[in-house]
Amino acid sequence: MNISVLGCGRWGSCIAWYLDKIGNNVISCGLADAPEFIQLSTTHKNDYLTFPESIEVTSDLAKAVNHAEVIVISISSQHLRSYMQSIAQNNLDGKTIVLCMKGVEAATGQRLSQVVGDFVDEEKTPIAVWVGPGHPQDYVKGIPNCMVIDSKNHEIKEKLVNSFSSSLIRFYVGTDLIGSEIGAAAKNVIGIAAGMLDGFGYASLKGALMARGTREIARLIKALGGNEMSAYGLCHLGDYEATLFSKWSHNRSYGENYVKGIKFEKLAEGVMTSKALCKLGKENNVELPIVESVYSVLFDNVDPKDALGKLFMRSVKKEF
Ligand SMILES: NC(=O)C1=CN([C@@H]2O[C@H](COP(=O)(O)OP(=O)(O)OC[C@H]3O[C@@H](n4cnc5c(N)ncnc54)[C@H](OP(=O)(O)O)[C@@H]3O)[C@@H](O)[C@H]2O)C=CC1
Ligand SMILES: O=C(CO)COP(=O)(O)O
Repeated sequence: MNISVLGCGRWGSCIAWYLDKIGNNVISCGLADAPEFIQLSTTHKNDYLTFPESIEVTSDLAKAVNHAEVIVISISSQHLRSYMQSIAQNNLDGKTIVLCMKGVEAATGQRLSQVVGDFVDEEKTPIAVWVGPGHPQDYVKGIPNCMVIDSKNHEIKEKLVNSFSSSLIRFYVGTDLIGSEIGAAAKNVIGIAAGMLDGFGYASLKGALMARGTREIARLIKALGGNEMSAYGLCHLGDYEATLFSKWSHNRSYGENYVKGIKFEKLAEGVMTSKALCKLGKENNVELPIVESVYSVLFDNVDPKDALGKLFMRSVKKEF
């Protein structure tokens, strides 16, 4: 299949590497002035992997879009809308857009497939999401994992799952686009909370964080019209090891560095997603104590230990 991967950072480059490895004809496209693009286009390598010669690296967006039957996008979520303005200047009819990103637009509370839906006719340009656990550092070593592809379009998600499955990634067909997207985005916020616990030396609290984090995200997914069980699926709980426990996780590292007073410079999607989820929680009358605590620390300057103390002083609740 002819595939273009737009965005050549940590995850976009890994997706391009993977799709080439399983036999596709792949173009990797980045912004001409992005450090990740400059490194990849000049050396065919980055901090995570080496591209085979078969992957073409370009900053020519029109060329990348025209090449592709499937367009994969993997950039920072808050920039998706502005990037779509450029992508949509090309004819997208007959192409499938696959989002390999985890976030919710903070300004609108829209899921990422909804953002793309503002630019395309989904009858002609179906949209899918590809989420779940995995870091390039593990995939390039051949360590397998399971992921999920979801879409409103049944035919497309089954086709993608069948085409992209291999011994390295076992894909499942998602059945709840709302849950898959919200669950994937929300695990980054819970990941920041986990990092804060690590920073305090409270790693033993991460089991409780997993139990209560999934509950509140399940409530939100249900209120938004999704299936609450998705919070216990690959998009969310299934991604906790990669985020709440992994040394590779940017979100966990962000939280740990934050409480230690160190600035973490790499992309941690959970920061802006905490804002978006608080908005969705308010609009839908869903209590999100952990997400709101993370938000209060990051945006309202609340001391992280005070935020944790407040969580413990909440009124007594039933567990389920
Ligand atoms: N298992 C999984 O499903 C994983 C998913 N992810 C997700 O992938 C997405 C990307 O993360 P990651 O690769 O770590 O991030 P990176 O920061 O490594 O890469 C993002 C890339 O997008 C580029 N970019 C930013 N803004 C724009 C724009 N407006 N137009 C075009 N390109 C832009 C960046 O360029 P510049 O540097 O110039 O800003 C950078 O090259 C995130 O949503 C993340 O959650 C990440 C890891 C694993
Ligand atoms: O989504 C990911 C793992 O599945 C990557 O998470 P981090 O951004 O926290 O590294």
